[in-house]
Amino acid sequence: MIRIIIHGCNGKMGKVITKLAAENPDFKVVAGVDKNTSPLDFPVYSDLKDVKEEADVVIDFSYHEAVPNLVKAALQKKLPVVIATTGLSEEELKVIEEASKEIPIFKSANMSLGVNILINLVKEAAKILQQDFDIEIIEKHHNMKKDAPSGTALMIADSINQVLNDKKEYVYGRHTKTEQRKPNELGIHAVRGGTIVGEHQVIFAGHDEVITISHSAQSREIFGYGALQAAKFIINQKPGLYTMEDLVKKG
Ligand SMILES: NC(=O)c1ccc[n+]([C@@H]2O[C@H](COP(=O)([O-])OP(=O)(O)OC[C@H]3O[C@@H](n4cnc5c(N)ncnc54)[C@H](O)[C@@H]3O)[C@@H](O)[C@H]2O)c1
Ligand SMILES: O=C(O)C1=N[C@H](C(=O)O)CCC1
Repeated sequence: MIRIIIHGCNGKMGKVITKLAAENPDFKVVAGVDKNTSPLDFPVYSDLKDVKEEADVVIDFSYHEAVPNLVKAALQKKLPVVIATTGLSEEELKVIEEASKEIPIFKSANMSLGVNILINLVKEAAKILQQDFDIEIIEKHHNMKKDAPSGTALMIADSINQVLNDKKEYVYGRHTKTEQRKPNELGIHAVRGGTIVGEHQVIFAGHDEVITISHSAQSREIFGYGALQAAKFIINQKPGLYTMEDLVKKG
């Protein structure tokens, strides 16, 4: 049985992880951490360093500013971490990278299998269509989401740039632009409203034709399920920074 600490346990995703773990005998939530310490069926702390329970892994769905402190405490406790939180700054990413030299860390802005398949399809399309098609990404999320654009949209954009030798320059929205789109631009646009779980469309627009590759999340459980799979994977790894690609490769 894998013993989990949920960082961000009182949030929307924290509650999804709690439910999925309760339904699966392979997992047990032994404690939670959240700045909101409302009681749950396990002890809830305001800081990982104060957690007394023994655990195998921390799963984090919280807020970007909380991540460096989480990682430092995980380092002290020598605990593997699954980081799903998005909106991380360059500095926060550096803290994660440094810590991954000493503990195994799994990080993905999207824990669903589907988005990771979409990324493979988008990379292939970008290679084939790079000369004649403009690429734009539209993402849509619920009205409670704090970061924009989504971590997933940025991950998709980075994967396009990876296969196109960094030739794309990201343009976030166009309201300040009064000039024609340049071929090397990659537009990224965020929509927020209602209870949309998460939608990503990658548009390849050519002369008189458009190809759209899209993913629609229909529940938060797909992210929760992926995070539990990531937890199972990361507890057996050496120190390092792992992604969904490593998990998918393993099969
Ligand atoms: N990678 C993925 O697949 C995926 C999927 C869904 C959400 N997310 C990301 O996960 C994060 C959380 O999403 P959510 O919808 O559960 O948000 P939420 O706002 O419902 O929950 C966040 C929780 O973190 C807690 N928190 C905030 N600051 C904290 C701090 N300093 N220390 C401890 N706890 C703190 C909040 O009190 C809250 O309970 C967001 O960054 C979101 O983008 C990622
Ligand atoms: O609900 C959210 O917040 C989500 N955030 C991730 C992102 O920023 O890409 C993944 C989808 C849900």
